[in-house]
Amino acid sequence: MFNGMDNMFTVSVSAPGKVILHGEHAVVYGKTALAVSLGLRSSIVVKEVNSIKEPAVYIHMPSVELQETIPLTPTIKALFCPRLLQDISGKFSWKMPDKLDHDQHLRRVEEFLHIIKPNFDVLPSNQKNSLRVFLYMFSGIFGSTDIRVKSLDISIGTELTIGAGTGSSASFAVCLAGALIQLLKLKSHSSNYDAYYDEDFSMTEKEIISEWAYNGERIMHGTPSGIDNVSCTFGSVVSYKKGHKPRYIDARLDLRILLVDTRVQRETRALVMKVATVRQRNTAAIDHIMEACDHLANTAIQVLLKLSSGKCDTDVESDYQHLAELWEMNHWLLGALGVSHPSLETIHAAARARGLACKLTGAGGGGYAMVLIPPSTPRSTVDGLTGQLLELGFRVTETRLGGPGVSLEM
Ligand SMILES: Nc1ncnc2c1ncn2[C@@H]1O[C@H](COP(=O)(O)OP(=O)(O)OP(=O)(O)O)[C@@H](O)[C@H]1O
Ligand SMILES: C[C@@](O)(CCO)CC(=O)[O-]
Repeated sequence: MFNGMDNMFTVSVSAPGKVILHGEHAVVYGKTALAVSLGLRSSIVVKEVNSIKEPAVYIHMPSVELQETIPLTPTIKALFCPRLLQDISGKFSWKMPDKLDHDQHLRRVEEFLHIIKPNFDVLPSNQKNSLRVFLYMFSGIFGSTDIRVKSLDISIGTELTIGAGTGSSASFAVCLAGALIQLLKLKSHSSNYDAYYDEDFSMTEKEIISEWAYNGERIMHGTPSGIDNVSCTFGSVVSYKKGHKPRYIDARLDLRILLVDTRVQRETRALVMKVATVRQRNTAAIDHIMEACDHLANTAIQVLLKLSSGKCDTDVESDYQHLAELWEMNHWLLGALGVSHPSLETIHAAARARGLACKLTGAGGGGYAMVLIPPSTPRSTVDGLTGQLLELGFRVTETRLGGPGVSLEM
């Protein structure tokens, strides 16, 4: 949107969360993991505004209970003109986030936050991370241009549960990078902005958004694999193997699922350790399980590609049956690794009793299960299962897998 009277732009962007379809735990041992975009999304609105006092960025992040006003002039002075990595000569551009001197830029952000917020250290870590990522990206992107920045009002919300393994951090970082880049694009073409207003992100722009989001993930996670930022940027399916770049698979998918939250808290790190301990005593057996998980993930890629090619109903039905088989096998293999949980088994049994496939997703030990709903499933089956799971105290969301990645909202 453009308010011609005041020369003010508004940008709205959304991005999905993600779930792991196959390969959780096995990925730690060098096997293939598949992530798929989730129908639950984060969204951001960035508005240029007239500030009443000094120019500022007004931040509203209700999901982490954060409202903040960041003074603009000191931000520009302290953080703009980010530098390239030491061994590269030239000037940094927002188009090459992988060449930014990440550690140095983050250090400047950290110092600046301590100056404008002397109590920064005592804030909850999710608020600290959200502020770090915002300032890092805002100054990294706008600070490498000579575009005059105005006061901004920024609101970020999400349908995702934060810290539950559904990629809220990547979804947040992708939205932020997408909105800032779109605003930059509009401001740099302000004489001809309507040509750019409703044009969605190009593949090249998505690559850049994903790389900025990866840098954001480094701030929030330390050493992310990169699978989440690629999945939340491009949507659809992403395959990943340790030591390789995540590979986007261009499959047009729309899988219906029930996403079931056990409400059982778990710690990913502890579950990864548990598998490592079992493996120490049973190396060959565990390695065979990991190898089997790898086969399931690779077969799933083929089935998903077949499903996305748009064929007659009988083929679709048999592809769904094949997917269901893969989900079931993967669930039992994860159980054999010792990462299931009584709550996950209750959900699994309820789905099986209605003929539906179910698997835990992510680290296990609680967290989420997913139930696959093929198109031929009667509504009464889905409603019956949902009612039963709700009565048992689980949280149930009917949603979709494989939808679009980062998108402009009109
Ligand atoms: N809507 C949002 N507004 C502001 N910050 C957000 C939002 N969503 C996520 N974040 C940031 O992302 C962090 C959550 O990252 P965390 O890795 O704990 O969870 P996750 O991304 O949901 O899980 P996983 O990475 O295992 O899928 C929060 O602490 C916060 O800093
Ligand atoms: C269990 C695990 O494979 C996925 C957690 O979402 C851990 C990891 O890959 O870091």
